[in-house]
Amino acid sequence: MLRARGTGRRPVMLAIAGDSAAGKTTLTRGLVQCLGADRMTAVCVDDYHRYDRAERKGKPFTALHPDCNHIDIMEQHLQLLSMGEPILKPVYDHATGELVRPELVEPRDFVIVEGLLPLHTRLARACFDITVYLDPPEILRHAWKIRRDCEKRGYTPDQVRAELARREAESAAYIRPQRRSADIVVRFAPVAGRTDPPDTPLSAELLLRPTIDHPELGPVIEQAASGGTAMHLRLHRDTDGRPVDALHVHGYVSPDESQVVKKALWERLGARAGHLEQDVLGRFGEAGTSDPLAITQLLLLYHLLDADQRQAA
Ligand SMILES: Nc1ncnc2c1ncn2[C@@H]1O[C@H](COP(=O)(O)OP(=O)(O)OP(=O)(O)O)[C@@H](O)[C@H]1O
Ligand SMILES: O=C(CO)[C@H](O)[C@H](O)COP(=O)(O)O
Repeated sequence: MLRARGTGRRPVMLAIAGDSAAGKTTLTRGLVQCLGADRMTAVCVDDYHRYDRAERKGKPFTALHPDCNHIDIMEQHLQLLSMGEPILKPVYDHATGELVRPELVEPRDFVIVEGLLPLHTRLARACFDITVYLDPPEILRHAWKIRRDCEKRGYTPDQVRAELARREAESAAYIRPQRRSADIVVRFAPVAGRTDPPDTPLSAELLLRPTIDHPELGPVIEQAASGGTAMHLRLHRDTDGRPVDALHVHGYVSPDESQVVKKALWERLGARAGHLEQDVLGRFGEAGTSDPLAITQLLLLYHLLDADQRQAA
C-alpha cells in the first residue's frame, strides 16, 4: 500500500542509527514483520557506501567516515522518501563487499531508515518524525560484530578485531555523536552485579527524551512491577545534565510482569493494532526471544502509529 501521491499525506519516517552490529537490523526486522511489509519500507543507508570493500582497502579512512559515503545522495533520497516519492537506491552487498545493481524503493505508510550515519547531517535529521540511537556497551557490540562478520561476511576473528581498532577514532568522531540527536536512546545490556542464568535476555534501558510525546508509562509500570524491581521508570541526568525519563526493563522480568506492560501498550495502540502480528516482536538471532526487546519494539510501534494518526487528523 503506497502513500497516495497528492493526498497531502506523507510516510512516517523512523531513523535507527548506531555503530556496526549495534542491533539495528534486529530491532527493524520485528517492526517490519509486525506492521507488515505492505505498510512498511525498510532502507539501510550503508547502501550509500562510496567504495566497495576492495577499493576501501587503499583509502585512509573506513566505512564509518562520511567521505566514504554518498551523504549528499542519501540526504536527497531521504527528502524524496519523506515526501512520498520513490528513489533508485544504490545497493551494497554485505556478503561480498560489492556495490551491485541499484533498486527502486517506493515508500509505504511507514519508512524505517537504519544504518551507520542516518542522523549525521541536519538535512538528514530533518527528514525524520522519530529518531532512535542504539547504544549497546562496546564490549557486547564487539562480540556481536565478531560473531556476525565471521559467520556471514567471511572474516576471521582477528580481522574483525583489527578493523574495530582501525574504526575506533571514526566511530567516536562520526557515529557516537548521533546519540545526541535521538528522541530515544536504547541500550541492551546485562544488569551489573547479577548472576542470572546464561539464557536470560539482555535488559533494555531506554532514555525517553522530551523531543517527542511519549505515552504515560508510570502507572502501567507500577501496576506490572507491584513493588518489584524488574521494571522501573526513573529520572536520569542526560549527557547535557538535563533530566530525562529512563525506562528499564530487566532481562529477568517475569512473563507475567512483562505481559501487563505489553498488554497496556497494545491497548494504547487501540483499534489500529487490530491487524498487527504480535508474536514476531522480541525475536533475535536464529531462535532467541526477549521481552525487553519486544517492549522496546512496542514503544516504537506506538510512536509510528501515533505519528501516522496525527498526520491523518
Ligand atoms: N537485543 C538483543 N539481544 C540479543 N542479541 C542481539 C540483540 N540485538 C542484536 N543482537 C545480536 O547482535 C548481532 C548484530 O545485530 P544486527 O545484525 O541487528 O546489528 P546491525 O546494527 O544491524 O549491524 P550492521 O549495521 O553492522 O549490519 C546479531 O547477531 C543479533 O542477534
Ligand atoms: O559497518 C558496517 C555496517 O554493517 C560494515 O562493516 C560496513 O558497511 C562495511 O562493510 P564491510 O567492510 O564488512 O564490507
